[in-house]
Amino acid sequence: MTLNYIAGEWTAAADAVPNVNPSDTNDILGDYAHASLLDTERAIDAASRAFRNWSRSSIQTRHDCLNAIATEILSRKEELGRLLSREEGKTLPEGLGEVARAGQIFQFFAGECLRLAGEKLPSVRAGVDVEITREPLGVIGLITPWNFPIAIPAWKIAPALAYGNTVIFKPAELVPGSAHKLAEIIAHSGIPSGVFNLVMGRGSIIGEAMLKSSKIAAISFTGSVTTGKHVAQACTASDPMRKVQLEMGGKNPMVVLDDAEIDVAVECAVNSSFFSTGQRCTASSRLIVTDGIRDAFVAAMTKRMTSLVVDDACKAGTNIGPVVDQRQLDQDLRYIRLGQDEGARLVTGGKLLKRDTPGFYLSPALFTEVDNRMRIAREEIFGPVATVIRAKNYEEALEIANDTPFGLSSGICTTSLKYASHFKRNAQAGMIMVNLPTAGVDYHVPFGGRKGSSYGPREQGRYAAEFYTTVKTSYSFEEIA
Ligand SMILES: NC(=O)C1=CN([C@@H]2O[C@H](COP(=O)(O)OP(=O)(O)OC[C@H]3O[C@@H](n4cnc5c(N)ncnc54)[C@H](OP(=O)(O)O)[C@@H]3O)[C@@H](O)[C@H]2O)C=CC1
Ligand SMILES: O=C(O)CCC(=O)C(=O)O
Repeated sequence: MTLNYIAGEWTAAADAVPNVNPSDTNDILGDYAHASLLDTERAIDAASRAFRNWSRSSIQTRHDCLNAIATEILSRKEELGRLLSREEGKTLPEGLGEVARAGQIFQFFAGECLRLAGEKLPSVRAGVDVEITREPLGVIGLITPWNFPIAIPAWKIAPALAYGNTVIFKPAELVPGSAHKLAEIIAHSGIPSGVFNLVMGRGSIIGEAMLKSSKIAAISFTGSVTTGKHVAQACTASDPMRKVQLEMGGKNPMVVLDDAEIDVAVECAVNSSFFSTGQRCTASSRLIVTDGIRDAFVAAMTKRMTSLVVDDACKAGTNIGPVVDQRQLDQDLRYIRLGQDEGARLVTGGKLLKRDTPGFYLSPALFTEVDNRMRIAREEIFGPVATVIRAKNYEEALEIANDTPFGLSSGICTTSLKYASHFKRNAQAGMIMVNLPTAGVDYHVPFGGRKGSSYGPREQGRYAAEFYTTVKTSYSFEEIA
């Protein structure tokens, strides 16, 4: 059985659950410890005690730890990528890509340790100096989802540590394997005891304990809107209120205009809607297509979709792995039935598939005759299900694209500079993609959205400092000779 990592020790837990491969439910990756309330409290205490020294450690020390983590992740990419694909179900190239991204994120934040800067300014008062500095917050609770088992933890853990905070990391229950490996790597990077703690198990137990603890200064969360709102309420209801950062769902549009290169549009749509089994908050599930290209686009999409191989995530040649588990598969199937009940036309896919091994295989689904008011066009499905929505022209397409409770990512396929520029200025989302998939972002620039998708400061890149530090303004008076 694997263990939790608390106060610098690998700690046994009373409970453990099997980690099941969604490509082959007979394949159990191992039994993973479930932390108890007491374990969680011990981890929080340890992180709290470790904060004083870590927050005062030299930036060289922090750089060296993060750099060691990055180097080891990158050197073990094959092993970690295979494990990730086995436990989450994204294809092996996607798994390997995600591990590389995690390594690069640690590399980036190792560099950020050395680039921490403040400002020294003149005051409006004679003889007074003003300094603006950034300080760490304290213990940070990190609650992560299952769909990016190593990259999302990396983009929360790395900045938290880089800026001098200590960490309680609670991964999603479905993907403890990648979290455990990451913790092993962090544990022997030179990070002092208590600075980083891994507590695996249920959100309803560990997550709740983190939300209740007054020793946790801030929570960074990625997951569903429902849980996100609950996290935010708990953070603002506590005394004192705690800082909170939420990354939640998306219902991301991809506009395809008459003048688009059809091959580019189809590849962007297939990638956005179906890769990683549609289980990305940046996935596009609303393809908003103008009248002149609509029929050709649907025909080309349908043809391209029949060539997509849905199979075991680790098999060579697989384009789309399984859905992550039975619960998510049931949700996908419920929405597919709902779409039909709402009057949309299922052009292709949406069927359970049998493969050599028992797994959660679903063929990618494409709906047409979709109205943007339908529930399948408004609610996040989080599966390989895309809808095609007609628009008369660019103006109407933009209006439909913005007509959503979410605002994470928004894409357009066009050869027109005029429309591309207008879309970049007027699409209501945190990330805009022109002739690119809505998903698949760089690791060194801000990530996040608007409206129901995100709350609080951005993640990733230099902007991560806004969440993981607090700003101090110091005034000093020196008598002028
Ligand atoms: N925006 C995104 O990136 C993601 C969106 N989703 C959306 O959410 C839906 C459901 O997925 P699900 O995994 O259940 O998402 P959740 O929001 O429930 O899970 C995200 C994280 O929050 C934890 N959590 C759950 N309950 C609590 C709680 N009361 N207090 C603190 N933490 C808690 C989970 O723990 P645990 O799972 O271990 O119990 C997990 O680590 C998906 O179908 C999809 O629509 C899901 C994942 C990512
Ligand atoms: O699209 C990406 O690269 C990142 C997506 C993501 O972070 C998510 O789905 O939670």
